[in-house]
Amino acid sequence: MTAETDVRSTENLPQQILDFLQESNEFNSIQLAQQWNLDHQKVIGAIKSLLANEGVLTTKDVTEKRLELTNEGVQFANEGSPEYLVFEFVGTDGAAQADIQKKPFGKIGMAKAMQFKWVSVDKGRVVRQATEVTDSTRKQLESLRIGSSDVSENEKKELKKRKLISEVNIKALVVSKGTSFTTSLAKQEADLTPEMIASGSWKDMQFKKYNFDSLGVVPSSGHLHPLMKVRSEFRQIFFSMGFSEMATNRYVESSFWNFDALFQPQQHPARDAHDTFFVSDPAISTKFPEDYLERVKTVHSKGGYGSAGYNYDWKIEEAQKNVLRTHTTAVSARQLYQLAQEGFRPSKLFSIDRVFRNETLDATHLAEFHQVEGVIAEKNLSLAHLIGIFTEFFKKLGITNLRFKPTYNPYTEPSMEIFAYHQGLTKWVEIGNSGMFRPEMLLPMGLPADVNVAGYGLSLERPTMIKYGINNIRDLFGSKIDLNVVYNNPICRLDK
Ligand SMILES: N[C@@H](Cc1ccccc1)C(=O)O
Repeated sequence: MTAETDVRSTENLPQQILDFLQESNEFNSIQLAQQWNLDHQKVIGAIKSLLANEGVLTTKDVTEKRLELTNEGVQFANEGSPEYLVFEFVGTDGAAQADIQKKPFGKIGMAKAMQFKWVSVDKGRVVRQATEVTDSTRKQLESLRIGSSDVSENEKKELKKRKLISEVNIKALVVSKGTSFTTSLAKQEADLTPEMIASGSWKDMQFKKYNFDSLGVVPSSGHLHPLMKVRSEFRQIFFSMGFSEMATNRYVESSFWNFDALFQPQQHPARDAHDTFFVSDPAISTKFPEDYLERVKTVHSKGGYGSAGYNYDWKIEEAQKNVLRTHTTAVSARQLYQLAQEGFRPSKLFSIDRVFRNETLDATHLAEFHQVEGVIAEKNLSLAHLIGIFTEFFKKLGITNLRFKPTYNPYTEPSMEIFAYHQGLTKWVEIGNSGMFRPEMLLPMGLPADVNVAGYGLSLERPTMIKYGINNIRDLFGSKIDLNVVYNNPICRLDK
């Protein structure tokens, strides 16, 4: 096991390879790696870098079989074979067979040590039969590990049978001199500099080829934007309460789903261009479920389902107008309609995504923000359940001091705003809006009359500002965001 090893430094490996090839005319990358005691991949890397110089090398792909130690083989090479460990354990005094069996090496070790006649058993006691033994299994494994050839074919066969080594195929290169072989390569420039361009010297220079296969530098750690961080917390809370996520993949929505389906009259001030962004291209949507559209039209203009309606002339043109969705309740409306079509089943749904409002921008208002929306559809559901859900939901967020205030939404009755006490600001702040969806909205969809649906909407930005002590919403969202907020906030760091 005293094979000569020539430990090369990997510095300037390409040059060393050229010099070696000058003498030897041809070599196999695996054999060279073994001879120089280098990682094979390093040698391959150096050869590949030389291939960037046309004609210097010729290479041929070959597949070589090589013996590698299995995990168990590595363990035996490091710690000794089980049979040897048994022999050692037995010692000159002998040992109880039961004690040996308890050892991790006991079972296999006993069998082998008996087979080799190193030990024998007499009435449950194991004694040495040989005075001195050599752990040749370990020696052979150690030899094979460093690629030495002093292990016989029979020994290899035995090691394979014991699953201590296995044959693996390794892709190697047979390298010979190319048509323009040289040992003195022109220096290759990595960068084209302004000076080279100005002097024209670039014309005589050789440039390094781009290596499109090289991997990028691994960043030391990643960062989550505070908003995304809080979003993932909200998602986890919803999941832990048994909610499933709704698909929110559209920002452009028809007025029909954003307003009409939600029993929001066409003259409602929220539909004004001062509050809503209308989309000019495509300006209208035309595909709606026909029967449902008729029922929505009727309930708005004439009433029905126990409601007097709004008693006005409902116009399809108004419903067709495309808008940037003003709330994620448009997503909920589509989903509830879908649920009615599929046949009602109790459901808890949520969505978190962007919404858009034509607001005057200030420290707490942006024209786009995120909404966190929850919907619960179930029989015999009341406002009391909704309050219960909030108490649980906000407890998970760390907010326990809640107050509720009656409010008005065209699509819910009763409706309530949710307030939380903000310690820092020493006041109650509104954190969301909610309610029980109206029959005028649910029944035209085809949901059964005894099904109640509770819903709520929160802003994602507000709780994030409260949690992270951010005073201006523009520090949190939009083009002016200071990345240092993200980098320096330890809560945003995603350690590896
Ligand atoms: N859509 C409401 C929130 C809400 C959702 C569901 C039911 C009731 C209210 C808003 O934007 O404020």
